[in-house]
Amino acid sequence: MIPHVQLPGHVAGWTLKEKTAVAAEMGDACRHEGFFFVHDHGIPTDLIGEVYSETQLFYRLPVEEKGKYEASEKSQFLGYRGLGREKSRTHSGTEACEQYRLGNTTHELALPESVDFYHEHFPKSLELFRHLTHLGDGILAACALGLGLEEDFFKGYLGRPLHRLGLNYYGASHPSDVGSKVDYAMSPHVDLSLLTILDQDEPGLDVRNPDGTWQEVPTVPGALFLFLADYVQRWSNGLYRAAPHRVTAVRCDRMSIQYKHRPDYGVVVAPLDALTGPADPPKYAPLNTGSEYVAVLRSLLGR
Ligand SMILES: O=C(O)CCC(=O)C(=O)O
Ligand SMILES: [Fe+2]
Repeated sequence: MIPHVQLPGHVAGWTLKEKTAVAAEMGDACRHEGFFFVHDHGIPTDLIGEVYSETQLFYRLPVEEKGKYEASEKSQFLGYRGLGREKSRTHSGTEACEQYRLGNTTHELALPESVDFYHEHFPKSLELFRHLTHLGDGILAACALGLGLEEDFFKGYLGRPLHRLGLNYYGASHPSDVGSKVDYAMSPHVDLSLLTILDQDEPGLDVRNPDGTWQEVPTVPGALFLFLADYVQRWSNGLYRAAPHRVTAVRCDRMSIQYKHRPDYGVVVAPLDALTGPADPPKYAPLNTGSEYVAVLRSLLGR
């Protein structure tokens, strides 16, 4: 069973009282599953439809046109990852989908000549990105409250946040396991983010339950799917669970939108003193959101 959480409408209007209520509503799911549907988020459904439309238009472009936007270290990994471009973290093949990333850049790394260039096909996606950034901030404030911290606890780590919006396309004609024998289109992983907010136009996403079994995530009209990721699990010393997930081999064309709510470049994430002690020693090593992110992206996209 996937938990369902009612939100009090669009995040722009949430008071401390409402954030506290959200923290209470989602607390069990954060501690146990690490994933849940959110309802009444107030983000217009039409906008999500428009994002799918512009995503589809982009993926229909000729390969050489899409290739102009190729994601690389020079683009701070914004842009296009063609079929067969992203290596799997778990097998010797590549992920069986095309991907695109929009988002912010950091001055800590070489800047792309024009960020707008990477965003030019996606005006509606950028609009959605802004809504999801606010929703991510609201959910994170609720997470802080749920962990017994101040609502602004994480704010100091999100001054110039490197949030990402991913737009994935899994074609029914794409091999399910480019160069490998596995039966999924995206290998099991935990996201390198605080939390991820996802929408899919067709089922295909699986999440791993605390008992190790996998369950399919259905499409629920009007609801968004939310899961916690590495940084929240690490900061909370495992009090809140990061949800491993994967995408199964698709039977029909499928698109997904995943928004990854991330801190600044170069933040060190380690179990918080307030949540560790002699009885609860740190379960996770410190992780740097700059160098480790770049290292992972380099290994996934390296030639
Ligand atoms: O396509 C999906 O549903 C999930 C994609 C995903 O997990 C990711 O891009 O991190
Ligand atoms: Fe993911």
